[in-house]
Amino acid sequence: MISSVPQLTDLTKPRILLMGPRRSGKTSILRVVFQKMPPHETLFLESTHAVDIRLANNNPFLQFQIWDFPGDFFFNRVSRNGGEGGGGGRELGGSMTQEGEGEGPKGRELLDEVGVFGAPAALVFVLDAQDEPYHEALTRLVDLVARGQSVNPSLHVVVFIHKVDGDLFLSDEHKVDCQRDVQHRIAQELRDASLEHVEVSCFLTSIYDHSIFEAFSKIVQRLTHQLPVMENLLNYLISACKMEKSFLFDVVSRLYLATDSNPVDMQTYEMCVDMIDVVVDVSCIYGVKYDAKGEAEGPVYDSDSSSTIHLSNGMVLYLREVDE
Ligand SMILES: Nc1nc2c(ncn2[C@@H]2O[C@H](COP(=O)(O)OP(=O)(O)OP(=O)(O)O)[C@@H](O)[C@H]2O)c(=O)[nH]1
Repeated sequence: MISSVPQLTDLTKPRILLMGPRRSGKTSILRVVFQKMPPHETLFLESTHAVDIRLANNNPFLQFQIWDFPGDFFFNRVSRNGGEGGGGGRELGGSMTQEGEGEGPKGRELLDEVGVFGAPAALVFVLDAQDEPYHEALTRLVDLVARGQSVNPSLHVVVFIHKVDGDLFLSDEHKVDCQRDVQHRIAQELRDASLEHVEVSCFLTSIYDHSIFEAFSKIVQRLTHQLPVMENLLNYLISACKMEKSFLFDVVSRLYLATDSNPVDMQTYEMCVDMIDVVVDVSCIYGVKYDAKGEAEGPVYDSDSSSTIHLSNGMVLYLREVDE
């Protein structure tokens, strides 16, 4: 369930701030992950002209705001007390769209660093891997990190090395080389800006496979206070039930909210997502009803060795037995 957010002042929900150059894929990610848009339909998306804020509210553990920034967003030069702030750059951002309403004067607010970073947040910088050289984009990233850190030292910084698909990225080796190169350059730029203490996580992503869901899952987990407890519970579960791996999924978005401490491999994750799709499809045909939030009515247990348990609030627990 994703809806527009009526005001900027809601500090109770953590924020995921999607930033990065124009056409790098920010809106596509939002649409594919949270609004089930088929990836090829993103080809027809128009550029974002004002900050678009949405609320993801699928279940008690998945509640956050997603801010989609225009590629050429600059912080407003007018500071909170009304004077000239240290923002620099053109005054571009500062308006907020609401679904179906466009930018009405009611939605307008000045967006300075405090307005953007002054709450628990993850900065997700989307870098188009097919758009080398990245120099300009990385300079922009470091500028954002510096601004974010000055307001919110616990800001999570994540870089999506995005669009690693198609003919350009056929081999895994090429992807790994690209990631290594970008990480190296980011570290260098951060050192030059005396920001080497900032931890930046990089993910290779594409909307054409599950990588974007895996990466987004990790971000959501970082913003979830209950994560250590959930991980512990899943650890107990797999050891008590002799399971190989367990995930706690949000059915609607297919993001996993927690997993046990065994390593995650992409194939298992993909298999689980496919299985959820099958279970949802079959359940729809054979009588388990789902409401608009994807919640099953009552718990359902499969007798198969790979079991799926529907919990309340649209989450699914996936269990896989250890092969004897
Ligand atoms: N090959 C490939 N193309 C992608 C991917 N993600 C997005 N795109 C394409 O990139 C183009 C730009 O996507 P948008 O989502 O509009 O980019 P944006 O960053 O929101 O752009 P602005 O609003 O201008 O800042 C579209 O044609 C998408 O189809 C991806 O993972 N792989």
